[in-house]
Amino acid sequence: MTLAEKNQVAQLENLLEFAPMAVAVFDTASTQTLLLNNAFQTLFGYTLTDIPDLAAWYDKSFALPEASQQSVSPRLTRIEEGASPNLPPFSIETSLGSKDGSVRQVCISLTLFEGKKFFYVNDITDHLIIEQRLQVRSDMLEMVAKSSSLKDVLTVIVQQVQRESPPSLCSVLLFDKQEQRLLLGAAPNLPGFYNQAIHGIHVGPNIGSCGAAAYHNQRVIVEDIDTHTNWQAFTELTQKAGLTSCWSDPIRGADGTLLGTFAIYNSPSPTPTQKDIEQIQFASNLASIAIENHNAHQELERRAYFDYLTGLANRRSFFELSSNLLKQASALKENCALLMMDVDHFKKINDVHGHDLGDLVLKHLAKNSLANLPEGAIMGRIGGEEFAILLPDTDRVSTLEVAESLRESLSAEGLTSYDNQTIYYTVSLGITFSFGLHCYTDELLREADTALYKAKQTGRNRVCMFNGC
Ligand SMILES: Nc1nc2c(ncn2[C@@H]2O[C@H](COP(=O)(O)OP(=O)(O)OP(=O)(O)O)[C@@H](O)[C@H]2O)c(=O)[nH]1
Repeated sequence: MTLAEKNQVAQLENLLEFAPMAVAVFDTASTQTLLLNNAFQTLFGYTLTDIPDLAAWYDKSFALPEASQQSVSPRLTRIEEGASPNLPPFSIETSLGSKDGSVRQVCISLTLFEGKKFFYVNDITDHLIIEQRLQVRSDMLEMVAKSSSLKDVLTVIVQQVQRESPPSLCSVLLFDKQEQRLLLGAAPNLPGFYNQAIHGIHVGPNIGSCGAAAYHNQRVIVEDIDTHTNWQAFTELTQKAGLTSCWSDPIRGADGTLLGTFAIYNSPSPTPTQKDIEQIQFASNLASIAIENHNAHQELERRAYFDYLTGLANRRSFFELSSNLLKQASALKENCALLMMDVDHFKKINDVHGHDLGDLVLKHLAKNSLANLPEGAIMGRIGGEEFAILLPDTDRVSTLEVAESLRESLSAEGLTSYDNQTIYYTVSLGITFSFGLHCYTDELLREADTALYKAKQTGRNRVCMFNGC
């Protein structure tokens, strides 16, 4: 080799050594490794000592469940066979394992040149992740638009994060504000017994990673579950489930309120990197859209059927429920009673104590009446301060007893106002019966209303029956 040729080879080696793409060069005859360039060593962590020849590289990098020898080797053999100095290199996409156990998605191409095999490895992991995330985002939005179940939508998000960083396992827990608990949203790959045990855990400063993340409304990183105090109470459970680490991020709504938590268990790196944080944020943001949409939907449904102030059935749903009950009762020839209840001098209560206290009276009446009604009774708010109650399968005596006990308990109890005063109020009731006949709700309501009018006319704070009952 002339000096000029030697210089050319050295220049070529230098070019390959510092090329931005990972390059591995093997001797075709001996299969010995000639070069693993800088980019290759940085990407996979392997040096010449780890990969002395082609077989060692295949063993180390291709022995993944995702890229088993069976599927990749024949394709590599094919590209080796097809490779020629005269043909453009053709490539395959696959997963390759790194020395630290992480998995990279790559595009490999091969050229043969002067008795050497040149493998060019292009790392497309980040590119694929972005593509997958865009796909997941659009799938998720489509599912939300089609009103898929919240569990299904959250499962799509969880599976994307798990796909991005094997062998991690993820869960979404939903915040139950009233009970201050976390309920299972989606955790498709965590063991069933673990999910069962976690469903309903309390929110608290030292409760696992999720209970604590929800309590502090900030990310909680537990690198070693076995030794962390937050997890002491769950050691038996986490060991049985094979869980070693858990990062949990609060999922917040657009206005910052807590909606739930997103947890990543057994992440490949013990502490989250910037990329991991971006990943958690991506998942939390998508989960937040899904949960907020679900909550808004439920709230709309609730408003369609229930009275916003008292939580009782509203006029429309009282009519629906009572019509069904009246139909069933007439088929069985059972007697139903319909009661109308109205707060006495409610205008005066509002005028003297204010509208807010008036509202409090209505809530108090609803809550206490429900507690005193027999099983199977239906109660609804059908007007401002007017309530209707349907008692199935009843008779005159027991209905009177129910009505009198409602009237007495409400007037006796009184309620505590915002400024700690005890306010007393009374109610009047009118009653009518279906006598096992086929009756419509509105006709029974008219009769009960007539009886109620009589109760008002004859002094209020009393119960009256419709004529002939
Ligand atoms: N605080 C409050 N008041 C309401 C609500 N809906 C209706 N009202 C009030 O209820 C009052 C009903 O007054 P009236 O129909 O004159 O009856 P009343 O004062 O109870 O008198 P009697 O029924 O004859 O004993 C009105 O002042 C309404 O403004 C509500 O949701 N909250």
